[in-house]
Amino acid sequence: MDKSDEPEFVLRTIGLTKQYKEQTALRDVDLSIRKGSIYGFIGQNGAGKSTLMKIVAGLASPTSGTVELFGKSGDEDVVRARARIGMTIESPALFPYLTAYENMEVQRRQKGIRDRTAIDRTLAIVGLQDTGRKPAREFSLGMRQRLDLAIALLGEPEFLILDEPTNGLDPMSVVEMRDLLRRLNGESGMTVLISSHILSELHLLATHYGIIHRGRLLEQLTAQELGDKCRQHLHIKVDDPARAAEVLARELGTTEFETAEDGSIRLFRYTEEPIRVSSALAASGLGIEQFGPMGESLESYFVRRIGGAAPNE
Ligand SMILES: Nc1ncnc2c1ncn2[C@@H]1O[C@H](COP(=O)(O)OP(=O)(O)OP(=O)(O)O)[C@@H](O)[C@H]1O
Repeated sequence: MDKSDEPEFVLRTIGLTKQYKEQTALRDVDLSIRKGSIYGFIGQNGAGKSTLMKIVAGLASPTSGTVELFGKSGDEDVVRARARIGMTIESPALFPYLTAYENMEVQRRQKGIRDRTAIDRTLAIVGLQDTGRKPAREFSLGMRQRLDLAIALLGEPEFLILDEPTNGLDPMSVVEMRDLLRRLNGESGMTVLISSHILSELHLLATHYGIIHRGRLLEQLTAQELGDKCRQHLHIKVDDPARAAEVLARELGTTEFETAEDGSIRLFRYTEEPIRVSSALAASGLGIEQFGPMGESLESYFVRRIGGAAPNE
């Protein structure tokens, strides 16, 4: 296929809904994952992340709505397109008495991959090349997660789907997993969909985020947009925003601010010297209606966005 014909999105879901008897796991979800991105899929336990991933992987079928993979949505095309995906959702249980290599060999045969050298190559990518005769049952949790990842990477997928790969890992292993995924994405342009219930765990990794709560996709945003929203600033509301802008530029020598449609100003400088700002505004005769520090942690943004609700369990 000509490069220019390649679709912009690796995955799109349109109006995806999944109803289990009593439980609506997904409600009208329109999600889109751009080629080459690392999409962080954030939601509390039970929010619907695994359900969406299972539907994409063909392990569950939607009640209604469409899945479009690599630009194709016909049933047969989607089945064919799934061969281009690697995933760790409901990943096959590892055989506890087999080594990393032997576990990979089982999967290689199952996937019909001819090239035996793919095993050593893939084990090296995840750093498990030197585990020798050690059976999987003696692996640490981090090693097991990496073996799951190696299995997903067999066959060099273009799109990798990982369901909570850092769940239960210690902070060091989380960092290692992050570096590994960043490398895979950077070196081969592999698109990654990764779920987590901890937003800050995906920070520094994800290029895009989707926030899901009680089956609804509340928001999709880029890492840059999220960073902007959480950026520390002074929130200023005065009776004459245009004149306040002049004061900031003239008296305080800064243009690092934005004026919103409602006239409120986000000033990104002087967050440590608020009194200098309020004094300059007041000295120019401006009436100050609101004034204060703003900006929040990623985690508090997430909690606020989902309305501080309890997990959907
Ligand atoms: N096979 C099933 N039968 C009935 N209900 C289900 C089934 N699978 C999931 N659910 C329900 O659907 C909702 C979404 O579950 P899902 O596993 O997709 O959430 P999640 O965001 O992946 O959470 P977790 O991280 O806990 O797996 C939950 O309320 C769950 O109880």
